[in-house]
Amino acid sequence: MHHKRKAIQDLYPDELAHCYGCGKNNPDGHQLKTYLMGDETIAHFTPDEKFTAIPGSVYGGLVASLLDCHGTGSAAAFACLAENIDLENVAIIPIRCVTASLKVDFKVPTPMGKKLELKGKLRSIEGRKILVDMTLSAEGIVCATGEILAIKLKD
Ligand SMILES: CCCCCCCCCCCC(=O)SCCNC(=O)CCNC(=O)[C@H](O)C(C)(C)COP(=O)(O)OP(=O)(O)OC[C@H]1O[C@@H](n2cnc3c(N)ncnc32)[C@H](O)[C@@H]1OP(=O)(O)O
Repeated sequence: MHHKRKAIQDLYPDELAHCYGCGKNNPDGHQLKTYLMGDETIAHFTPDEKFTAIPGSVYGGLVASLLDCHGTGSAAAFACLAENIDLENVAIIPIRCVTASLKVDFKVPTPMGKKLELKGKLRSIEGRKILVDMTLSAEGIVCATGEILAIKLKD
């Protein structure tokens, strides 16, 4: 579906690619990969049993971690879109964002072992502040929603 494009996190420079949630250079991490698709972002992750909360459902900290990294990746992608930076033609993404605030609402238990789908939509960009709304779904059911304030780093 989106195999031709590079993931946003794969456009982070090597020295900034150790994030536990999404760094391509962290072999022990989740290596989440966020893709820009039109004006939305998407990522997938299938948790295994070690991320169990109540048997059969996924630990909320993992849900938050996935939303965190999908959120910062999405924010960087949306900021590039807003500045007409074509992500198809860059080796390193020129805008980087970190999380200032993350809100997670857990709607229903996230089922273990299913392929989870994360989606992101830009709400606003105001100076260095980028707000992104997210959902995390399993089999079409929204299990959690997330709202991130990501801050564009200077330099
Ligand atoms: C390394 C490359 C990685 C690039 C690749 C990274 C990959 C993965 C990242 C994964 C995601 C993470 O887990 S990141 C790790 C978790 N996050 C962190 O450790 C960040 C720790 N916090 C910070 O370093 C700092 O607080 C920053 C950078 C977020 C902001 O500091 P600053 O640069 O001095 O900017 P500051 O003026 O304070 O804030 C800018 C604007 O945002 C507002 N603001 C700031 N925080 C908040 C807040 N919690 N809630 C509401 N609003 C806030 C301010 O009022 C201001 O608004 P106004 O007055 O302008 O209106």
